[in-house]
Amino acid sequence: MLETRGLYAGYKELHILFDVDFKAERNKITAVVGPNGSGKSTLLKSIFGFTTIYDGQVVLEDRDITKLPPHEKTRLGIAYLPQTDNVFTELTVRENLVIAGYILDESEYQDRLELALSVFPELRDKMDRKAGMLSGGERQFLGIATALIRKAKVLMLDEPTAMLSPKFASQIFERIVNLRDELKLTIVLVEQNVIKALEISDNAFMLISGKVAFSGTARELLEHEKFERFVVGYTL
Ligand SMILES: Nc1ncnc2c1ncn2[C@@H]1O[C@H](COP(=O)(O)OP(=O)(O)OP(=O)(O)O)[C@@H](O)[C@H]1O
Repeated sequence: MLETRGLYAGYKELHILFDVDFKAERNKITAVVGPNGSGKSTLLKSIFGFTTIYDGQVVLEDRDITKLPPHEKTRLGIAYLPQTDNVFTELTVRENLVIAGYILDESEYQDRLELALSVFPELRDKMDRKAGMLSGGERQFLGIATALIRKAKVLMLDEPTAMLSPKFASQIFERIVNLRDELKLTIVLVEQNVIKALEISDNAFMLISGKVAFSGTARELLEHEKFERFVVGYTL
């Protein structure tokens, strides 16, 4: 389980998150929803080590990892895929995958590559294409594939369907479900597409102005009597 306990974080003197208790259970999809600017991305960045943490803890399987730098968190199996810039656009698909596996020996790399390509078979015939020439959806596939090569156990996805057509967005949602069910990954999903995200998620957190306004199951949030107001007006 990945958790934050009483987390206060932000950017230097700009405080964004206040007393956030967050939990991503193993082998579950946890949605993080909330209005623009409520701190969803900041939560992911704080877990990964890209913000200033004023107080509180980031905990992975009961180990305090608050102060570990991002590369150490990667080694522990946490992957953070930002909304953009999650692949090297000037490099080919193959080169992106090779770089992700640079610490693996050849046979381990081949095994991980096969696994990643079995989840995202559409990358197979695009191996020599520059990542920058892929469609937005394919680029997301590649980003997640590189995380699989790095042996990620926890995937933190920041708006993976942003700017995608509805067709590609539903493909991404389907693959996220596969990653949970077939590879048993733990997934944290920040999404603007709230209803779709909640439909595939097990648990949900809503942030408003940097504070947890709701935590429970995704179904509880979807069926909440104030859900319309949550989503439309984001008021409690
Ligand atoms: N690198 C940064 N430096 C300073 N302030 C930042 C930085 N990144 C984000 N912020 C500020 O932190 C606040 C929360 O932003 P954040 O991106 O976490 O919100 P969000 O809920 O993910 O929003 P959105 O849904 O629009 O992506 C915003 O006021 C934003 O301007």
